[in-house]
Amino acid sequence: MGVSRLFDLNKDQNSPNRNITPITAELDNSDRMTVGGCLLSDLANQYGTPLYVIDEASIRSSCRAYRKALKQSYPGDSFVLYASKANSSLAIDRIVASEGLGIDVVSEGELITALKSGVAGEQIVLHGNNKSDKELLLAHESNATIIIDNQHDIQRLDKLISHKEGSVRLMLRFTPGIECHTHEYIRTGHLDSKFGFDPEQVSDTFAQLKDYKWAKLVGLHAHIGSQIFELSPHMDLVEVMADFFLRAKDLGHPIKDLNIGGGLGVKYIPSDDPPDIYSWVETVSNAVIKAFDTRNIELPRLICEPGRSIIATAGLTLYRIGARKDIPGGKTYLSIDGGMSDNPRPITYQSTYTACLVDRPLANTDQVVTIAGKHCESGDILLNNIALPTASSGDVLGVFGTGAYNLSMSSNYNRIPRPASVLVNNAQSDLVQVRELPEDLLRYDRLPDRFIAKG
Ligand SMILES: Cc1ncc(COP(=O)(O)O)c(C=O)c1O
Ligand SMILES: N[C@@H](CCCC[NH3+])C(=O)O
Repeated sequence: MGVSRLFDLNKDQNSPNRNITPITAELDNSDRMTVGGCLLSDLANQYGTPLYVIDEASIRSSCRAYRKALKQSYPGDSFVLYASKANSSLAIDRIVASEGLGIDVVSEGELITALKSGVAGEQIVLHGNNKSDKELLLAHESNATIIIDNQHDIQRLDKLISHKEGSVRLMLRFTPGIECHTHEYIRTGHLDSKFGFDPEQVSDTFAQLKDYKWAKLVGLHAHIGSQIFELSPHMDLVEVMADFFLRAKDLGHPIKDLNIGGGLGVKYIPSDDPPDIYSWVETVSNAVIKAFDTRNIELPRLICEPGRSIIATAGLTLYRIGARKDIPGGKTYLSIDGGMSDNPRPITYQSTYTACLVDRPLANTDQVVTIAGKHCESGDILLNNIALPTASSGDVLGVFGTGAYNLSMSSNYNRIPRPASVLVNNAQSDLVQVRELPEDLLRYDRLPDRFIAKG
């Protein structure tokens, strides 16, 4: 039927979002696949499956691409924040921070992780459309910037910190009314989105913020969505943002930061063709330069918040193939030892992936199979109708592009423990998240005393 196309693809070392596999993916002398110098089937044997594998070099390469591209194409100050919702852990926050990125967090958990990984509060921004008092206070105490999303944020902050010394740096998030081609669940720029102030409320909010001595408005924020392949929506976004930036200045806020969010897409399957990081950055930089020149305003500090394009293609998941079902005249199912609990994206967004048998990635593909998860849901299908070499129970399947929004969106559905996560680099592997055990799940259960027989 053919040969796996994974290795036919030109690897773009500078922009990992354009590769399906991590940039260090290679074949050993026996044509088995390695990543970060580690043989994938050895990792499966050593750490068990399912296993998230993350390639450190790919993450670093994406971080460097964003920073280098901004240096090349934008004459003003700039800053890159890693959207840690994509994959938040001590090790990953530490890696991206060591590359000079800040961290975007949306919860107490992500905030604590960033702080504990050693990131300075000044390098963190807190998002959220319903922040708790605890989140707001912790962000304030750690000197993070808070993105105000609605009036609730302003009222809570006034209550919590107006009696304290000093001020808090704020960016105001608004919905820019820009649509983009991506799944409706991950579009955020349209006017009826739950995120941010409506454009009609922005000017009044600028005026209102002048009344609070604790409020220091430093910038504007908008984010239009995720897994975007077009460049024009971000160009349109910059125009809308520049108008509001000017308005804020006219109303007496000396703001400097223009945070255009994240959203650059990645390649999950061979037909995906996202722009590379350099083109994306150059396009938004030129749009900002033009928009600010036209309005005769000093260039802002340009901030972007990529998540997926930093880490999706740095990751893959290893599974072991188990049961096989051949339906006479119909599909062949191969079942794996994970599924929608470790990767909920196919069932949530009908997302597509590429996979191969990691010890035979170049073998002739002679069957079309559907890869089924082990959960009690018919929709728990990770890949539909993919060509593979004949596979046997015990073979290790690698599913690529799972570095973003997999572990971070995982669940314990069917009381299935979360997989371990291992970081690979220069032929070394390090466990960065320990595999959960069924007993771990019981830790949170309580049997009411009255259920326990007395005497
Ligand atoms: C506010 C905000 N910033 C940044 C991101 C990161 O987006 P992406 O992973 O598409 O780069 C998201 C997620 O879509 C987001 O909601
Ligand atoms: N969770 C989404 C991305 C949404 C990002 C958050 N605004 C995905 O897996 O594609």
